[in-house]
Amino acid sequence: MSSNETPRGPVDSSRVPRYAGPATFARLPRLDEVGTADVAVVGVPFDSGVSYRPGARFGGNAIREASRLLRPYNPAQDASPFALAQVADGGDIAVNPFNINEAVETIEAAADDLLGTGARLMTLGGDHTIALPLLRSVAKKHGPVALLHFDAHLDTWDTYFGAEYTHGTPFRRAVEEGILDTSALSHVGTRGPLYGKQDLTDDEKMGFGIVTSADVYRRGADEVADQLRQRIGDRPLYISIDIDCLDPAHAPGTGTPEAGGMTSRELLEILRGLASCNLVSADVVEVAPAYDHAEITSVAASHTAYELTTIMSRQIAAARKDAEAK
Ligand SMILES: N=C(N)NCCCC(=O)O
Ligand SMILES: [Zn+2]
Ligand SMILES: [Zn+2]
Repeated sequence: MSSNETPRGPVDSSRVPRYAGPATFARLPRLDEVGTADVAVVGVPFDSGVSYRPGARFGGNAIREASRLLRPYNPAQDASPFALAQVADGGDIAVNPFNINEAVETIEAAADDLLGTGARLMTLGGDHTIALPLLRSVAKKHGPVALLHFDAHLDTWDTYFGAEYTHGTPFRRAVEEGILDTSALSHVGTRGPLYGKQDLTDDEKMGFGIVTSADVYRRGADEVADQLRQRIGDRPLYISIDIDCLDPAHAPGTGTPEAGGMTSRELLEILRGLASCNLVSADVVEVAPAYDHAEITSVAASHTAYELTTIMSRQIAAARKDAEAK
């Protein structure tokens, strides 16, 4: 979208009932209807990398369905994200469910194409395996990026059954490949049993800091966001959100649930506290609708993607304004 064009926004829910018609994220136009977008919301229906309950391949469409109720003005960030920038739904990346290596390559190539148009990505998973090819693509464009990883799990394990590409291993691979800025890596929401203490020492050696879910509860969302913001500074930032960072009460529909997690309010508040960070792309993964009830998980995921999209739209609009002033 050029600076003098008005973005095409969502279908007006006061004219067309919000439950009518096929679902796109937030009832936004499809990418092929607008040509190019500042933020492309894209689904990755892939869950061949999971170690326990499958079903995250249906996550993207469940989030789109739940997102029908999102409204165009975000009071928490005082912004109308779909008016500030063109946000559009780029549909799904068609990945091979029978060949993980090929799927990882396909995701990277599709992300390259979308980022090459100038769009930022708001990816809806899929299992956490997909973060690796997305990070590869983002790093080709921006260099090694800061990573904020919301998850019950570390996802820096080495291999499962000898497989390198799984939903428990994307961030170890990313560190090995040099695509992360190891001075600004954080897990948030970490909890639950590990294989051994070594998991933590390995993770620390890779450069990660940990904010556990209990830390969030004790210190509060604002203080946690302040600390994260200081660590990230103005580095290009990628945010990867495994919905199992939330307590199973807030996100039952996921493959590897762990008790004692964050509330959806805490997650949304931390994200809002990061609004000034240079968010270059993001994902929300691990929504497995078969284990969900009353769309609890997909509603939480849709609001999470909405906050992330709002952050990106605000930055795009601010950058455009700056460029015009020059
Ligand atoms: N990325 C997610 N959701 N889970 C990783 C858990 C890996 C394990 O089974 O130990
Ligand atoms: Zn997880
Ligand atoms: Zn994960």
